[in-house]
Amino acid sequence: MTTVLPTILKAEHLTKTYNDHHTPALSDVSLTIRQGECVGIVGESGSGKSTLARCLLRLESFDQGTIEFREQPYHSLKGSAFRQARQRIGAVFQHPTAALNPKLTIIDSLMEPLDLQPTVRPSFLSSNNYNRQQIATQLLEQVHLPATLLSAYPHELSGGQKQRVTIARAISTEPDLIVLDEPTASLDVTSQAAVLKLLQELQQSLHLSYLFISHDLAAVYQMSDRIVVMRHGQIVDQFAANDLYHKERHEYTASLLDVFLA
Ligand SMILES: Nc1ncnc2c1ncn2[C@@H]1O[C@H](COP(=O)(O)OP(=O)(O)OP(=O)(O)O)[C@@H](O)[C@H]1O
Repeated sequence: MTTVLPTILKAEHLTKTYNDHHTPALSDVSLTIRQGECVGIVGESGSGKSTLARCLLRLESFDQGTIEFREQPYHSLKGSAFRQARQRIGAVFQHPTAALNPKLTIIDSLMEPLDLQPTVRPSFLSSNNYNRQQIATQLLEQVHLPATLLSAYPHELSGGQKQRVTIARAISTEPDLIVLDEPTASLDVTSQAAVLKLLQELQQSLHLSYLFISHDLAAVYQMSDRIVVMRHGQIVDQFAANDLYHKERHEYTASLLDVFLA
């Protein structure tokens, strides 16, 4: 008997057209992410991947559709109820430099979410009684960075180190889901591989679900349980990652695969 894992996020019929556009950036997009699952999204530039990510994070409004998070309405939440739900959804974007305030030390950037909610302490820390420095040190340990970086400024870190800091910050509120929008696209090849490995490790140890968006089909294939293909604001194909080569694919997926295998 196959166990059906609980649904973490369910978006139905999301539709969005930006003000100055005639064609929708998202058109009737429905997506489910289950506990512990990594759903990968691929698609050419402009296919709506980042718009979908921002709508799910509620950084962007949408015209139609609904979002449930942990089987509760999420799209309509307001005030503290929204903030409470939102802290269970982490986000990591393409450019870590833009995500970290250049004027803040690493400890201050890292601790921003927890400083706003002093009662929230991730259960994966080995004690509840640690002070700020000790909590930040443990968060950095989770992403294999030394505590010596806590007093540094972002410009003193490499791109890969900065992205690890944004990942540490994303896990600090103990999310169920992390939306990863091109998390390795700005990194060199070695750092890309190391960050993907770290994300896989954290997914296992913290039982995370991921929405993993990338142009890079190889990275999506490596990370994902299920792959969703977007084109012109719509989902045109979706399948288990291990079915990628085994079944006849939508012609657009086949064309992406041709590029991937070339
Ligand atoms: N803030 C915005 N204002 C107006 N139009 C936007 C905005 N963001 C995206 N768009 C438009 O929405 C469509 C989808 O863009 P989106 O960035 O979601 O695609 P994408 O698949 O993430 O592309 P990329 O891989 O290049 O990041 C495009 O036509 C884009 O020009």
